[in-house]
Amino acid sequence: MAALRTEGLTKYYGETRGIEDLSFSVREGEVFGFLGPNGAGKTTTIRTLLGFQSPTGGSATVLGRDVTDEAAMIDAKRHLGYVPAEMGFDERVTGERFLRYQASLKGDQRSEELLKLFDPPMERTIGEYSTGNERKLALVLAFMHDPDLVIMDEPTSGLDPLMQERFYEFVRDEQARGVTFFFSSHVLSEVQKICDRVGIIRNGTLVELETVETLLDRGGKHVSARVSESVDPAAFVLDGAHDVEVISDRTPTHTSADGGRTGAADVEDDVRPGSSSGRTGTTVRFTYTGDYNVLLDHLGRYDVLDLDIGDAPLEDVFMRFYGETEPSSGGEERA
Ligand SMILES: Nc1ncnc2c1ncn2[C@@H]1O[C@H](COP(=O)(O)OP(=O)(O)OP(=O)(O)O)[C@@H](O)[C@H]1O
Repeated sequence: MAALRTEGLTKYYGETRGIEDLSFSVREGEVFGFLGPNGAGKTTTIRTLLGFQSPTGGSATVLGRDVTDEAAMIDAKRHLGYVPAEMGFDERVTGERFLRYQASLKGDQRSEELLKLFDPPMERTIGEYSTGNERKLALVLAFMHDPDLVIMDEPTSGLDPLMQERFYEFVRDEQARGVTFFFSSHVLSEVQKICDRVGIIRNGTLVELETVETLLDRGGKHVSARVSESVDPAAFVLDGAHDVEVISDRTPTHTSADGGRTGAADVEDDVRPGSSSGRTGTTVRFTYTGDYNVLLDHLGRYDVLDLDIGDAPLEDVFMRFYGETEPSSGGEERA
């Protein structure tokens, strides 16, 4: 059974489109990342999945329950954890008191362990909490009843890097125990680290649904080759080479494959810093999605001083889906 499934899920706020015709499912035990720019429809999806608002079209189930069935959703919530984007805590109560209140509503199987891990200041009133501390408390609350599925809206926003890492490790451990995750994020490195699959939403519709591995494969490789001779950028207009950049050690000019001057390097006639051989040369950088043998053949024509080939970051893949201009957060009107 899918932990979560949507079929043509649609939500309009009056004339404004929140989401349109979303169909996807999240398997049990999967970590699914939901990506999209501001106003794409992530929060709308999450709030509709939790039954906080009714869809205007399509359907969705969470842990097998129809999200529009109130009684079924109350039952589902015993097995469901939720980390909202904004907590909306009562600022006058202490963390401890709020936790006890939540425990009385939904049970508490593991707050002791979670408090040790995330360590929010429980004796302080929530009004005194920093954003990061609010988020830590939200994580304790989301997991204290040992849910099977956890839905999270930007779970790491406000957490310091150490706490973020602790959270990623926690998610991996929970996944190993069979917990399913569905969460929205802007942070591509975290998606790359912990997600099995990614859905990309833009203007309320799903534009991509893939494993992280496939997305990275499609993103190609970042190639940086330092060669001893000067290079004509046009020579690197190979099938599958994108954004070719040529940086000469001796000429303080970055040249793109279209011959355009794209910026000035801060190096005059010296060997560039980071040059491993001590010899002057030219660095060619590009993203490559073509045949590896063609690339190796081509590089073989040069005297290669240094070579670095690695996965293109998810950011590049993401940018290809979004293009140069991000849609505005103003939303779109029904046609
Ligand atoms: N309560 C509401 N009333 C009217 N329009 C809304 C409401 N909530 C969201 N919208 C609109 O629906 C669209 C999707 O918004 P949503 O908040 O779901 O995006 P998001 O992807 O979560 O964005 P962000 O990353 O900025 O949180 C936007 O155009 C937004 O203006």
